[in-house]
Amino acid sequence: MASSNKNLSEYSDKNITPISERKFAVVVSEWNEEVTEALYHGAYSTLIQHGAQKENIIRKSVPGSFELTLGAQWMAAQDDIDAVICIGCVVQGETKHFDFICDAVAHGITNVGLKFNKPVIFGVLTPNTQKQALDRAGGKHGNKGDEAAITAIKMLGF
Ligand SMILES: Nc1c(NC[C@H](O)[C@H](O)[C@H](O)CO)[nH]c(=O)[nH]c1=O
Ligand SMILES: CC(=O)[C@@H](O)COP(=O)(O)O
Repeated sequence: MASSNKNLSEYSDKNITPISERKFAVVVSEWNEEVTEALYHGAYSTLIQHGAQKENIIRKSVPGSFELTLGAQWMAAQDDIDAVICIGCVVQGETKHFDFICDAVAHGITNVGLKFNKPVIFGVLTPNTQKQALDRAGGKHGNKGDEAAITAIKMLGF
């Protein structure tokens, strides 16, 4: 279902598990900082809202979304981290660079989760325009950071 038909901040409360003792890493890309900061705050506030402790939310920054995979791996390798949330925004430009980054990050993040057998969440926007990104970072389509946090929580209740 396209985001235009589903608000990213709306979700069912099924499989919401207690997370007060859980530890989360949130890896945030610095590219498109206005968007990624909004996504981070959505994810952070959603984790807190559902009972996470501030000291159990570990934020790490990486230069761009392409580096999210390695950042996620470094955090997932830590035994005390229960889930990793990757936050990024890759905006279509004039060249095929967009395609390569998006493909690499999607596959890379997937593989980290499989390698370390823990939730590693793809909280990466891949819009065509800056407006589409802002619409999904707290705008009319909600906040993908909220969605990423809830996804991590639900996976921990699997
Ligand atoms: N154009 C965007 C990038 N590009 C940078 C790459 O992610 C990477 O840091 C670089 O290729 C060096 O490895 N990154 C984004 O997150 N968003 C973009 O729109
Ligand atoms: C996704 C990107 O790296 C992109 O923003 C770079 O822009 P361009 O393809 O015009 O070089």
